Amino acid sequence: MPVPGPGYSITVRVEAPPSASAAGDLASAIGRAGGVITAFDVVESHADRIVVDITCNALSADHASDITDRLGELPGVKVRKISDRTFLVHLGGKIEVSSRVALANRDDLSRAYTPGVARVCTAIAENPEDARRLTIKRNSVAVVTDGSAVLGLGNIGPEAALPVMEGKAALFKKFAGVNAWPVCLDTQDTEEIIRAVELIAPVYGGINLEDIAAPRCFEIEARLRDKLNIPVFHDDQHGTAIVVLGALRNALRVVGKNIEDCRIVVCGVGAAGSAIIRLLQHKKPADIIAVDIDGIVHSGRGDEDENLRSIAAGTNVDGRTGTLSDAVNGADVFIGVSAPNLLSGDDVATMHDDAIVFALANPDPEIDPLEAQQHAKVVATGRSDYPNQINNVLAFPGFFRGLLDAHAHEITDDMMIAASNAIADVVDGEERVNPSFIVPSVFDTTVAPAVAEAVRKAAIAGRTEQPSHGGSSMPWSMAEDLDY
Ligand SMILES: NC(=O)c1ccc[n+]([C@@H]2O[C@H](COP(=O)([O-])OP(=O)(O)OC[C@H]3O[C@@H](n4cnc5c(N)ncnc54)[C@H](O)[C@@H]3O)[C@@H](O)[C@H]2O)c1
Ligand SMILES: O=C(O)C[C@H](O)C(=O)O
Repeated sequence: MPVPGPGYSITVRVEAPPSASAAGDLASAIGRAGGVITAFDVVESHADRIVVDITCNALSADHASDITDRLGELPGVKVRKISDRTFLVHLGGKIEVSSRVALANRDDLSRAYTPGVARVCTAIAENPEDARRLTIKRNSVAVVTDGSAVLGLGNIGPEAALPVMEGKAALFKKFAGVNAWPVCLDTQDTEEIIRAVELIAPVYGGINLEDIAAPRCFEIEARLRDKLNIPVFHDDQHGTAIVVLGALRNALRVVGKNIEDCRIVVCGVGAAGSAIIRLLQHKKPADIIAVDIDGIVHSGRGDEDENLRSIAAGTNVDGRTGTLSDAVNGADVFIGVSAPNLLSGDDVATMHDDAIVFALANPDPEIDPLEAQQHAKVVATGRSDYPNQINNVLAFPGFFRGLLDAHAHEITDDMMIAASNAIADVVDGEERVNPSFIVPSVFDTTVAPAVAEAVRKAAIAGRTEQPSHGGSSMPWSMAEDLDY
């Protein structure tokens, strides 16, 4: 059952009679309309009227307008203004650039800008590696999208994708001190996207691909990894897989099962599902059954898509065929990254004892978590209004912090597994794991540093050559770590 939430929060400014019952009448009208009041402020008081700002949560934009209509119907009440608080937050965008250096006088200017800056440019021209130490490159990530697979909204284009990318950039900064910048490309052509990212790469220490549709996203990521000497990460794939793997480790602990004994159904074999399957394979479950819109993925299906063929080859050891219901019958774990309302309570009832259900489709999961809960021992969703919220924000800020700190040039599966263990470890321990607590809160500020440290260590451990400072013409004392 959806509940009114802050995503549909409005502030309504109304004029009302100055009677003793006015506040109660307004509040009751909102309550009757199903809204939830979160603030009530009298902003003006006159002999003949009061002016009140009422803030309340609604279920949807239509519900919000229904609530304001009900207020307007009260005797003597006039609705003056309605503000949608979500839109208010977005006015003028959510992020900005600020200077890290003083620019108060000519002296400052001569060092931060011309003529002083020329010596720094020359140093970098002589030794391009110095760009990491003397520019924003060291702490900057491009959040790159073509706007083709944005949230559950689909192909809405680059401008419409920008609020999501700004949001990601804000989260990068908040949780890991990383300066991320949205790069929304006005093309959905694979070659153009690859070339565009190649051309902007000099500015950044890492590339975070975001909301680029499958299967194009797989080729773009693979080819950029080959071409660039900075790490390239597709958040929808790997961010999701890292968090899911960590959550699954703790869920299995709750139910007392070993992954080697478990049959895992992954519903959705797009960006998220494919990456989840590939990371899960490192943990050697008894079997993985992949299911997409055409049913169980198996080698006899004749899929032409290269990704699906490779998933078919590495999963479904018994060559099962059929529907999602056939797949979940007798399975230990269901992981959904597909579409809303595909799984029924009856399906979950056919799963093995102490079933685990991760219904992660956003905004509406594969099954209502309350229904799943009746038959499963552990349930997780992508939603913020239910325990065990699985969201990439647990992974990507810390992951890039670790990559940037290690001056990593590539991303390995070892780093991703280390990150997923770090997320699980934040919860696991001191007997804190339970069916409603398998992943840390998205606001747990210890997660990003733990993930960063795990990734940094994995990057250094996997390195064949140590980074060299060779050729730098920069004074050595300046070359060492800076705080962000
Ligand atoms: N909670 C999270 O952290 C999180 C992270 C990533 C993705 N997601 C959600 O997972 C879903 C998939 O994301 P994606 O980026 O992988 O999308 P995608 O478009 O790349 O893949 C979607 C997959 O779902 C399958 N599918 C669609 N309808 C289906 C049906 N009726 N039955 C079975 N399979 C069906 C498709 O065949 C495809 O394999 C979205 O709802 C997204 O919001 C959630
Ligand atoms: O990126 C997110 O935070 C959400 C997730 O990737 C989704 O597609 O629903």
